[in-house]
Amino acid sequence: MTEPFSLSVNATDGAARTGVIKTPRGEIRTPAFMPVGTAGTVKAMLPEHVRATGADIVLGNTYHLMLRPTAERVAKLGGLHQFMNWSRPILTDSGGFQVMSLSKLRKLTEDGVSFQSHIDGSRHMLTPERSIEIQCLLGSDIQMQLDECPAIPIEHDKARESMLLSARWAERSKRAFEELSKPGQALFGIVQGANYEDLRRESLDKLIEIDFPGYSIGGLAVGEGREEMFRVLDFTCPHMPADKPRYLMGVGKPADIVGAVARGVDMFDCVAPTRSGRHGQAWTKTGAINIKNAIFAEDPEPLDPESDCPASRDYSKAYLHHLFKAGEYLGPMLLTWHNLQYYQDLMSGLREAIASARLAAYIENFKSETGETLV
Ligand SMILES: CNc1nc2cc3c(=O)[nH]c(N)nc3c(CCN)c2[nH]1
Repeated sequence: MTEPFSLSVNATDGAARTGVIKTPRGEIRTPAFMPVGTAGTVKAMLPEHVRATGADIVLGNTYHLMLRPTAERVAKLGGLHQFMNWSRPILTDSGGFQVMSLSKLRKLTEDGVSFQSHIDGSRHMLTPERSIEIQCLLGSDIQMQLDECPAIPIEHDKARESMLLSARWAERSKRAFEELSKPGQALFGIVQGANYEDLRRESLDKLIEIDFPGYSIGGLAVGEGREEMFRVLDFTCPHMPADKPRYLMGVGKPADIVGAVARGVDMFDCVAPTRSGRHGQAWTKTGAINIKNAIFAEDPEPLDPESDCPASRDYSKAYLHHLFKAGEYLGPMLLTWHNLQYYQDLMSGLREAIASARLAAYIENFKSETGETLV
């Protein structure tokens, strides 16, 4: 019998929770960080090394994969897990956010969003139904409704209009999902409402009415700043079902994640560790450094000598500095690997701190070691 999708919370510490999401393809320890594998690859990483960092789940993107190589071709080749050689859970985003941030000549209507591919200019249409069809063709374990993510600031009535559209798309996404999905797969509703408490509440009430096995918090990490993001979490998380996963989309820097975990968020995804790794930024226990800085040119120490991760332990900063200066592929590969390990160590540290009811001490230590204020 396929394990149904479920979250079991093992411990709480204030608003924070730690637990396990069971899926047919494996368990996800929460709080969880999901490396972004947009076009069917976590850039510059072998899947076995992504797993070695401790990742239980990776993220894929409907927008990119529908354009290239197309969802139909991935399905013909056995689905995304087989295609990218990752047998564990995959979460896919629904495409709306990427259409608005990447495509050209977009037209948003009640039915969906039509757009021109940023790759070859071909025209496409994403509706709630088509997005679910694509995510099912990919074989995604955790799927997202099609939604609209407005910018912040936005006037209240425009934010409500957008939130109500996303709520209607939530309904349509669920109906399509019920038709097309396989047992054990899950569809998350996405809470919108910008930074308005009444709209966030109205969005959540509508989604709970429709009923989902998990809820994403959308519409944040769009330039509102950490303090405003935390303020929205403060009035949104407490009203989210306590027994279902809460996924804060697109977040974030380490300090964002620490603050959001303390407010009750369970799942995260962000391009920060991979994208910044490719450009020479490395996170360390005492904060972020840029390896291209001349001060590292003769630094014989690795990024983290105590780490189990080869990228963190077996290569000097001088060597990494050289690789980036020389434009060698190995530079971005090693720094990506190191950053993903740093993020997974952060998540396991948070999980252990919550399990032993010492999250406050963990956060104080994080603040003093990194110099982060966490607002
Ligand atoms: C980087 N900041 C950020 N904010 C997001 C909001 C949404 C959002 O409101 N909806 C959806 N579907 N995705 C979002 C994403 C993409 C997550 N991989 C976001 N990323």
